[in-house]
Amino acid sequence: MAAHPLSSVTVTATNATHKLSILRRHFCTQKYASNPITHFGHQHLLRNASVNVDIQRRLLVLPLHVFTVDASGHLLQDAGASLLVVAGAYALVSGFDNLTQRQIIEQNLSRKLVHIFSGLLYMGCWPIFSTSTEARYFAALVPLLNCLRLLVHGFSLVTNEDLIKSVTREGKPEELLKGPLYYVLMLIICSIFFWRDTPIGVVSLSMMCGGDGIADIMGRRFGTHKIPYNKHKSWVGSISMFIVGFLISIGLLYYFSKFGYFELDQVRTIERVAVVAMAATVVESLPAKGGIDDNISVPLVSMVTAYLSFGLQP
Ligand SMILES: Nc1ccn([C@@H]2O[C@H](COP(=O)(O)OP(=O)(O)OP(=O)(O)O)[C@@H](O)[C@H]2O)c(=O)n1
Ligand SMILES: C/C(=C\CO)CCC[C@H](C)CCC[C@H](C)CCCC(C)C
Repeated sequence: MAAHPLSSVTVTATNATHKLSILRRHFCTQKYASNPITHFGHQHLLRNASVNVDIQRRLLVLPLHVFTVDASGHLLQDAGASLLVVAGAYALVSGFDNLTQRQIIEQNLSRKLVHIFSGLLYMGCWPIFSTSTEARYFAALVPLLNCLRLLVHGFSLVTNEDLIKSVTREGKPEELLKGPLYYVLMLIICSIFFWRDTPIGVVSLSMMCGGDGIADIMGRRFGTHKIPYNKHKSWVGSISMFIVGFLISIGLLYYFSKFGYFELDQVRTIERVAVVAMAATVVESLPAKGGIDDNISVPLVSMVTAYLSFGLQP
């Protein structure tokens, strides 16, 4: 039979009362028992002590246990949320592998769709985590587990064709140790340092997932006009990145503000997000960037620009 939720409160409150009665006994015998003058005071203090016990129990002990019940509630909620998101991540990767196997979509499109949807859906799940300070760590467990999964498969300690087919370009396990690994590392960093109460992580991940992802999809299909300083990238790709990254950022900021995580001034937010989207787009369009992957350069530049324009408190 399930225990009554308040039973733990009662037990701990009884323990606290017991501890207070020991303190009361100690207080009476040690300090006042041998002094006849203070003995009167002792009775008085004893009476006061029992009143204090009651007040303490009401003011301190009970809220303390409400906190204990809250903490275990948060723990359960966060553990459940992590499990749900882990299952979601597994389903997403398997789902795209299935579509690739059945040749409904080609491998590169699958990789880019996983790139777009995994991070955006991951952020979309942040509100199901509790309001506790540890919630962000529970959320970060999901990309952390995926990070370990990428390491294990990337070093070919275990072979999983599903994962390789849905997230790599050429089907080589070592590819998992580049773009996909940097990607999940950025999800971890943003979850821990820029959780849902600041726009910085939301905007940076929107640019990495939505913006950079769409640049590839649109650029490969319609990118005939190349950027003057980079013959591998096109105007269509970069303009799509700016527009889609901007719109997804605004959409997610609106979503998080509806949950009350922050309040934003509309006009200033639009201006600031436009600045971040522009900085991320320019960095993505640069040639090679000394071998730095877009999954590192785009979110890092977005984080710095968002930090400078939003600050830590929006
Ligand atoms: N601004 C952009 C970005 C990308 N592309 C198109 O998308 C392709 C892939 O771009 P990108 O993702 O930067 O290339 P890689 O680094 O090779 O791939 P990935 O980062 O996905 O591993 C480019 O060759 C180009 O056709 C584009 O036209 N314009
Ligand atoms: C192909 C990728 C990057 C290359 O540019 C992305 C790889 C992503 C993963 C291996 C899976 C990551 C899953 C997320 C951490 C959680 C998604 C949860 C959600 C509910 C679907």
